[in-house]
Parts: sequence; C-alpha cells; structure tokens
Amino acid sequence: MIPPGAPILTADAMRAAEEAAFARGISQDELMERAGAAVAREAVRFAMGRPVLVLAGPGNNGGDAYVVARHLRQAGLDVLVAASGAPRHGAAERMHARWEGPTTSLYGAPVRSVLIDGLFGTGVTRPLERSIAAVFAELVRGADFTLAIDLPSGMDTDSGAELGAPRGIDATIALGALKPAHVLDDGLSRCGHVLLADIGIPVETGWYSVCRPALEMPGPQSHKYSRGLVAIVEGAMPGAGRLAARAAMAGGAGYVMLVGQTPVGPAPDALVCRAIDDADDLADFLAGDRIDAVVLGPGLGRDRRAESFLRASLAVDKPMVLDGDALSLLGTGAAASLAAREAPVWITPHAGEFDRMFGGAGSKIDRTLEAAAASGATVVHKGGDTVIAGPDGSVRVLTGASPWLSTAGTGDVLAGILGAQVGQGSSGVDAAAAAVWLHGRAAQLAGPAFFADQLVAELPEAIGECL
Ligand SMILES: NC(=O)C1=CN([C@@H]2O[C@H](COP(=O)(O)OP(=O)(O)OC[C@H]3O[C@@H](n4cnc5c(N)ncnc54)[C@H](O)[C@@H]3O)[C@@H](O)[C@H]2O)[C@@H](O)CC1
Ligand SMILES: Nc1ncnc2c1ncn2[C@@H]1O[C@H](COP(=O)(O)OP(=O)(O)O)[C@@H](O)[C@H]1O
Ligand SMILES: [K+]
Repeated sequence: MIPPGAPILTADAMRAAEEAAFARGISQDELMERAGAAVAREAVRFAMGRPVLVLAGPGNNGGDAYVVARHLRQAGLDVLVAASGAPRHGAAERMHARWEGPTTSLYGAPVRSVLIDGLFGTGVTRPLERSIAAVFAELVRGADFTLAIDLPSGMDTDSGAELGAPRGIDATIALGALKPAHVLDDGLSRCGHVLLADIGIPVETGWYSVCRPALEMPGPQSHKYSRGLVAIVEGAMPGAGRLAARAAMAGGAGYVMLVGQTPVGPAPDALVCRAIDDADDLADFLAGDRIDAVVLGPGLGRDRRAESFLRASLAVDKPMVLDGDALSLLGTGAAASLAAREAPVWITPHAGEFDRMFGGAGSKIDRTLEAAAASGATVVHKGGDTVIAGPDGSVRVLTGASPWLSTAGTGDVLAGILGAQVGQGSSGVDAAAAAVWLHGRAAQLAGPAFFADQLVAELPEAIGECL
C-alpha cells in the first residue's frame, strides 16, 4: 500500500525541491528538524514504550536520525544510537552535536525491539559495504518492528534496485514526496508500509501515484451515444474480445459494439455484434461519426487478416486503445507507426510486449517515459507495478494491486475499461489511471482466485465508489 495521489520525485528532483525551499528562506536545520519530528511522531506510536535502537549514518539521513532519537528520548523512551560514522558537516553535524543520549558503534550494536533506520537515504550511490549490510540485516531480523527514515538504507532511489537493503522492514516514512523506489516493485517489496510526511518542501511535478478517480454520474440529458460508443475489434480468439467488450459495458460506456467475424458463443444480449470481414469495410465502419473509441488487440490474432485489420484501424482518426496481439504485430516498428497518427493512442503492454517494442535501459519509469515520447502514445506498462506515462512527461504509478490479477484475460478486461474511459471523453494519463484504478479495485473486491469474468462483475461496485 502506498499513499494514493502523492507526488513522486527522483533523487535529483528532490534535491532541486530542497534547494528551492532554501531559496525561500527555509534553513537546512529547519527541514531536518521537521523531517525528524515527523518520523518521531510515528515512531512513538509504533514503539509503545519499548527500547529503541536508532541507526545513524554519516549524511543527512543520519542527521534526521539524531533528531528522531532526541524526540524519542524526550518522550521518555530508552533510546540508543548506533552510528556508522559521525556526520562532519552542515545540519547533520549540528543535529549530532545536539544528541545527548548514549551512542555506540554500528558494529556490535545490540538487537532492540524497535529499530529506526537512518543509515542512508537518497544519497546512496553504490552498494552498501558487506559488513554494514550484514549488521543491518541482523538488527532488522532481531527487531520486532523496523521503521526506515525516507528509504530503507541500501536501495537506488530512482529505480528501487537493491543495493544492500534487507527484507523485513515494516514501514518507511517518505520525506517530502514519494521516490520511485517507494512505488516500483523492487523497492516497495523492501519498504513495508509506506507513509508520507509533508515537511513543507514545495513540490512541483507531473508524477503521481494513482488515486481513486472522480467519475461522473449520467445526467437527465445523457443518452447511449453521449456516454461513449466503444467499438471492440475481435479476432482469432473471440473470448478475449468479448471479455474486453463486457468490461467496456460494465465500465460505464453507453454503447459497446463488437466488430469482426460473426461472434460465436455466449455474449450479453445488450452487446451489439457487427460482422465485418474486410479491412476496408472495417476502416469505413470505425470512421463513422458515432464511434468514440476503438479497442483493438485482445484476441486479435497475428495472421494476415489481423495485420490488415490493424493497418486499416491505425489509418482511422479515432482515439484508440491497442493491446495484446496489436502490440505484438507492431513489434519494433511500434514507435514509428504510432507517432504517425494524429488521434490519441493508449497502449497497454505487459513487460514482454514492452521489451519487444521498445527495449531500453533504466528504471521502469524512465523506460516508459521514453516509449511515450518516441511513440506519442500514452503507455500503460503493466505488471505488479503499473507505470503509466504520457508523451508530455506525465507519470502515474499503481503498485500493490492484487497478485491474483496474474491470470489470463485480466489484461483484456483492462483494455475494455480503458476503452470505456476514452469513449466517455477522458484523456491522457488520467484516462489510463482511472482504468487502472478501477481494474485494481475490482480485483480487490473479487478476493482470491478469481478469473477475469469475475473482475467484470465487480466493476459496477468499483465505479460506485468513484461517484
Ligand atoms: N532532500 C530533502 O529534501 C531532505 C533530505 N533529508 C534527508 O537527507 C537524506 C539524503 O541525505 P544525503 O544526501 O546526505 O545522503 P545520505 O544520508 O543518504 O548518504 C550520504 C552519505 O553516504 C555516503 N554513501 C553513499 N553511498 C554509500 C554506501 N553505499 N556506503 C557507504 N556510504 C555511502 C555518501 O558519500 C555520503 O557521505 C534523505 O534521504 C533524507 O533522509 C532530510 O534531512 C530533510 C529534507
Ligand atoms: N503479480 C501481479 N500483481 C498485480 N497485478 C498484476 C500481476 N500480474 C499481472 N497483473 C496485472 O494483470 C493484468 C494482466 O494483463 P496481461 O498480462 O495483458 O494478461 P492477459 O493478456 O492474459 O489478459 C495487468 O493489468 C497487470 O498489471
Ligand atoms: K534510511
């Protein structure tokens, strides 16, 4: 669980925000006092009178740790600081000087019930020394409760890559803003519960964690065409297209049409099916005035017919959601094909599809942003963490979705929900974030061991929570 709707800053962006705060007259000491006080407020609650060991490193994270230690001691707790080297400059040095309680070396520090980790934060530039990582892991293992200041010590701020941080930390208090490490799978798996403390640093960013969307009720003037007509193009695996269509219907679209070969098997009676077998006919149909959004790819297949349907659809100037087989067909040419389009496009690749289309190096956020910039599409890069990026540099991240979503067909459902959002006029990363939230909430409501059809059944309740 990460705080929803919260800003996300890289280490560099956080430093820049801190500089901006200094320029406004806030001192470094003041920021560190606020950070330490915010962490101490939570730590007092968690400690419940038990003895506390505070780990303090040589940088500003250590500076925060000395402030926390001071507050906890003032609150009457038995506090011992274990230092990995005293801070030598600036505010951290001054906070160290103000610590009047007992201090010991990190090496040989005793296990205590409550552990506060202030060894390193966003300043980590290389893997922790093995000896530090080993002692730290041992102290975490022995503690009943561990709270990390800003970040668990030993992870890359911008990717969450592990640089020595152990598992077993119970909670992390992000200072000022979330960092990518708090929201990407690799980092979050070592953070425990993530809390966010506002320390009064003004934050300007286009990167946020996904939050519950505000959706609109239909009004007295609404009719089926005003609430979005979504065309779902089906193909070789008709079940996938039907699943996307049902998700678009339950996702609030006014009218959903399933287009393609004569649909076989059970479909809701309210689903309008249109048999089209020729690519030119498909293009004419999709270009029709009433169609607000097109979803193409779930179960499309990868044969020549699928290829011709994809090419014909891409030439149509309509908002479009591309998923599954459409993405495989685009392959390495995806960026060029999509950049040539005028109308907005959303693509919803899982990791395998994404790597085939874009490859790239760096954090999941960086790679997704690069793909969005190269293709002009809003990219919904799925997985345990879903990163959404727009060509304007906006980012939304959802982490902590139910792992039960890792079952066939749930991606088709997401494509349908997104089609409904787009058909109703939602745009850019907001449309994608709304769809990803509804999908994740439906999975929570479905509980364990659901299958994709059951996700569709939970959508009305998830939508009800957003009205
Ligand atoms: N940026 C902000 O807005 C604020 C930051 N604060 C704190 O400042 C922290 C960042 O402080 P710093 O930039 O001083 O960085 P850190 O305290 O995270 O660590 C920096 C020190 O660790 C050394 N170091 C880096 N990697 C190492 C490794 N693998 N092994 C051993 N030593 C290593 C560096 O050479 C440096 O001496 C934040 O995480 C947060 O806790 C707070 O004081 C409040 C405001
Ligand atoms: N371990 C997981 N934890 C949370 N969400 C997951 C996990 N695995 C997959 N998902 C989500 O489930 C959906 C799966 O989509 P996809 O891989 O396209 O499946 P399919 O093509 O079978 O429908 C995506 O929304 C993805 O984010
Ligand atoms: K830390």
